[in-house]
This record gives sequence, structure tokens and C-alpha cells, in this order.
Amino acid sequence: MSTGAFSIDQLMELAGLSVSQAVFKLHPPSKGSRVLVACGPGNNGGDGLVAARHLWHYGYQPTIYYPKQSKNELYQRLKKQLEGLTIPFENDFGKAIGETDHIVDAIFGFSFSGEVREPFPSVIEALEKTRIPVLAVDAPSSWNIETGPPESGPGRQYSPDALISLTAPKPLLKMYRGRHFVGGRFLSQAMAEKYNLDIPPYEGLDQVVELRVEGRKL
Ligand SMILES: NC(=O)C1=CN([C@@H]2O[C@H](COP(=O)(O)OP(=O)(O)OC[C@H]3O[C@@H](n4cnc5c(N)ncnc54)[C@H](OP(=O)(O)O)[C@@H]3O)[C@@H](O)[C@H]2O)[C@@H](O)CC1
Repeated sequence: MSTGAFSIDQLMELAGLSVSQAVFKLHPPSKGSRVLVACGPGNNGGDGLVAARHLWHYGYQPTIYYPKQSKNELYQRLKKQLEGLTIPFENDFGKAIGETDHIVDAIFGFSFSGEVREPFPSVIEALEKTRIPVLAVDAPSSWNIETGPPESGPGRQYSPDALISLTAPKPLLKMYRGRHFVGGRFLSQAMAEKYNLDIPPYEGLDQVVELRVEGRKL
């Protein structure tokens, strides 16, 4: 979907802000402030980098796992901002997951396809097994954006506790059973009409809204 007049860095900033607000609604810092943000090589990972910065300003202690770093200038700038805040980068996912209260899965979004390639299979398996609450950004990583969880391999039993759909929900939502937020407050009425999207009822200054359908949270 075209996102109109926004540049990718503007969209990523809005996406990351929305992700950080969803974390706040799920898990305020008083319930444990350590957040592990797992970032992939594309724009989904970029959303995670932005979210980590906002989380730090909201009073969290983020740690970044970012094993396949983009050389793109936008990501380098995001990384530099995090380093400026002395936010740690951890290369050992197994260690990092043992030292956190909450996880943000910003590994893969709508451009993921095929079977999970290195270095991510063990990361997806760890997300599958962990009891620490996970919020997935735009899609549970390893899920096909249209059809949902893979039939075999890493991710077949992965079901994060919460999902935030950016701009609008993706088809995989039909297969998802957890708490569901939408972060798309930047979407204009004209854009919503063009793509036949419903704008959900955002409250106050919120960038995100939790959606419930037929008595259950979708
Ligand atoms: N446009 C919008 O409206 C907005 C988009 N936004 C965000 O962007 C996200 C989409 O970003 P995206 O297109 O960069 O792709 P993304 O899902 O991050 O993954 C691409 C990377 O994954 C890799 N990869 C793929 N398959 C793999 C595999 N099997 N195993 C291993 N690696 C695999 C692939 O690697 P490569 O094939 O290059 O080796 C590539 O580097 C979207 O979901 C949302 O979060 C928001 O920021 C703002 C609004």
C-alpha cells in the first residue's frame, strides 16, 4: 500500500512511537522496565530501533539484539541515537532473553518469505518457548503475511502474547489469537477511503488502540 506523502523515516518514527505506546499499555515500567528489542535487517527492525529510543524516554531499560545490521544511512543514524543514550546492544540472544521483563519482536514484518534463514532460526525458537511476554510488530516473525504460521520449521508454534498492526491489520490476523493493537493514527481519511480501511477510535493523544471483536480481544 502506498503511504502517500510520508517519507520512510517519518513512517518509521510514527511506527516506532506506536510500538512503544503499545508496550506501555501492556506492561508499564512499574511491572519491570527491562525490554529486549529484537531487530531484523529491514524496516520492521527499524521500527524496533525507533521504539527502543522512545521506550528509553518513557523510563524503560531497553536492550537491542540486532545481529544483521543494515548499512543504510537511516539505520546507521537510528543506531547512533541509541548509542548516544548508552542503550546496550547484545549479540547473545539466549543471554539477553534471560535478563528481560518484556520482549519486542521486530525481526520480520510484511516482507518475510520462505523458511527462516540464519542467524534467526534459534531466535524464533527461543521466542516460541519463552514465557516472557512478547509483543510482535506488524507480524509474528516467521509467519507468512497472508497465511499465518509456517507448517514446519521455526515458528510453527510461535504465538506472541500481543501484536501491533502498523497502518492497518494484515491478513494473517485471521490466524492470530492474542491481544491486538493497531497503530495507524497518521492515516488520513482520504487514504483510508482509497484503500477501504476502517479508522479505529483512537482516544486522546494515543497513537494506538486495542481492538476487541465479539467479546474477545483480536
Ligand atoms: N511501508 C509501510 O507502510 C510501513 C512499513 N513499516 C514496517 O516495515 C515492515 C516491512 O519492512 P521491509 O519491507 O523492509 O521488510 P521486513 O518485513 O522488515 O523484512 C525484510 C528483511 O527480512 C529478510 N528476510 C526475508 N525473509 C527472510 C527469511 N526467510 N529468513 C531470513 N531473513 C529474511 C530480508 O533479508 P534479505 O532477503 O534481504 O536477505 C530483508 O532484509 C513492515 O512490516 C512494518 O513493520 C513501518 O516502518 C512504517 C509503515
